[in-house]
Amino acid sequence: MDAYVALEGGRVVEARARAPGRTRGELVFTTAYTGYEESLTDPSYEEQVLTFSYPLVGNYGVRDERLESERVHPRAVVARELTDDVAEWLASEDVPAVDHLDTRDLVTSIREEGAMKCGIAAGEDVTPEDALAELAECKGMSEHVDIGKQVSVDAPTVYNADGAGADVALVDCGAKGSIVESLVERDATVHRLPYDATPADIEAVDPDLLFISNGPGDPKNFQAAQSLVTEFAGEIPLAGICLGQQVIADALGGETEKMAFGHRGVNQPVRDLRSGQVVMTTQNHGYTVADPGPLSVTQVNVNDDTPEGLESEDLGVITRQYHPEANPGPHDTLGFFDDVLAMTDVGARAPVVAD
Ligand SMILES: NC(=O)CC[C@H](N)C(=O)O
Repeated sequence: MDAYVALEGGRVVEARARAPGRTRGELVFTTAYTGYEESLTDPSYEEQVLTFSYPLVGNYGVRDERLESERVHPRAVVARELTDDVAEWLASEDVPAVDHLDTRDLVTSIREEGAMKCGIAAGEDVTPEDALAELAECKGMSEHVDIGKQVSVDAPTVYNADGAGADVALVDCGAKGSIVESLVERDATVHRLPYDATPADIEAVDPDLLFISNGPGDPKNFQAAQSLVTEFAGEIPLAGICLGQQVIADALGGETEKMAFGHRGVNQPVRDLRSGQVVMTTQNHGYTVADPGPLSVTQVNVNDDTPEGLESEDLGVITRQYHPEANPGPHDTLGFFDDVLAMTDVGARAPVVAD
């Protein structure tokens, strides 16, 4: 064996190196059995080490058009078996990867003990001590206080400038490409702004909708975005996905907290409390809203009752904890984008999906 995974508490697991390197991060797992390219390029995984519970990852190759951002975000990847396609991609991105270990045992440990710090050493001549040395340097997620800077655009970027639909100010806290696409498909003009955009930056755009994106880490580390919510709530309709829901709830007087091991997968059941309907959703989060403040909980997770949708008609707010836009799906909840655009004066436009 030429790789080691050191777990918080000191246990070291042997593995096979598939992409070399040494690194550290918060060890989490996803139960997704499809969408590995999308997960690996989801900026919300920044500073984490992603374990796939599904035993074979990479069986349909790697295609650029499926990527959610310009690079791989988890610091390392752990799986039972990685195909050569994925291993070579991760090696080319300098992201260490390991396989041939008992991921069922690893996932059970994370479920019992919670998401934990880990250190990884993979490649020729590495030792268990190398992995332990990485573990010793590992920070907790909430300690990455400026994580937004690592994942956001540096300067404003405009998509579909001539769109006939709403002008959306998308605060990029680590936004997935699919969020931009879902808005552009509805002919919105998307003004993608850095995570630390100021109220003056928003006023310069004069948007019909303020949209806080998904993103990595602790929502309390996105104070600039929280200030925008406080400043514009009640004046501009507000929408948020995942970290966006957490930032909006926290800013409006609610509270967020860390979950034990979070929700990561593509078949998380969500119940809409008004219709009683249950839909399947894609999720990736380790924090949750503990107190929604002035917002009403409109959707809950069927497994643990955590809030999946928050709304306020008075303030003009609709948020989701899951990822309605997630590719390759399920797409049961894409109507979220129509609902948030319907809050604007311009209104929603029927989606046009490019070939
Ligand atoms: N996908 C996301 O936006 C994740 C939100 C937040 N970083 C969490 O882990 O809960």
